[in-house]
Amino acid sequence: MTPGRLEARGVGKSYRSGRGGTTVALTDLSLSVEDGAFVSLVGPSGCGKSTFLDCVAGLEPYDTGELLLDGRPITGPDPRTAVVFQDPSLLPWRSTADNIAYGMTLRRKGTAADRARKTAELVELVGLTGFERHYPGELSGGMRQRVNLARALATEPELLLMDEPFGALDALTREQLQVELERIRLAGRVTVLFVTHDIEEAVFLSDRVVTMTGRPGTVSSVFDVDLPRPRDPSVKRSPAFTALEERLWGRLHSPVATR
Ligand SMILES: Nc1ncnc2c1ncn2[C@@H]1O[C@H](COP(=O)(O)OP(=O)(O)OP(=O)(O)O)[C@@H](O)[C@H]1O
Repeated sequence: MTPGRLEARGVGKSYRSGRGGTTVALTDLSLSVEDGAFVSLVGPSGCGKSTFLDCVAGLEPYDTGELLLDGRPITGPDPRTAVVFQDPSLLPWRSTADNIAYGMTLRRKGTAADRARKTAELVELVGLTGFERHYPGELSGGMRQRVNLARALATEPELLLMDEPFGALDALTREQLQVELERIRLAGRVTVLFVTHDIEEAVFLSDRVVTMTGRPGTVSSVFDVDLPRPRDPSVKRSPAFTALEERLWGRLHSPVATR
């Protein structure tokens, strides 16, 4: 995987509501995510995090500003980008292996043998060895999200967009998946933009955490996370970690951030 570089310059986005009104979701949002970086977006509910991610994914058009992936404007869904949502929405009639391979098959990536080899590698990478032939209904929520992650990685994206991917999981599974994502990313080098409500999760995973204001959302501040990698959950109890968490919490609860 070659990591991609994302650049947002003054992005604005409004929705038209059913009753003829307009909701301004984003205003003048600028940020850059350099090749191979892991950047999290945190902010109050409804501030436009998912909207921004959808615009970057090319799933929603934006009204103003520029969104560039490797210097080229994002005008729609792009094969260089993969998205992981909170709901894995796997194909229920396909096994773990077939769900993972599905995107590769659709895009006719490599030969059938190449795809089988890649699928086996990914099954191992996300810790699902032994569950290759299980169907989604036979997997736990955490396992389904692992399949979802492997499915996204199978397309060898430059940019991985993750919208609250672990939000529906219990605390223990969530932590396990955070550790796995840290490991997977270090093994594969992909640029990640990650949306979460969870400050601890954002600090644990990120090189940088970007806080957003209340709606209409824009960047309120950027925090560098200088904790060494690979990170182990025990880092969450370190003074450097908790100090950063507190600064972020303070920022998100300041009058400017909530507006
Ligand atoms: N498809 C849509 N049509 C109309 N309005 C929308 C649409 N999607 C989002 N909005 C509005 O845009 C604003 C931003 O929503 P968005 O889901 O991006 O926020 P968020 O920060 O991801 O929220 P949360 O943290 O609660 O998931 C909200 O006011 C929401 O009502």
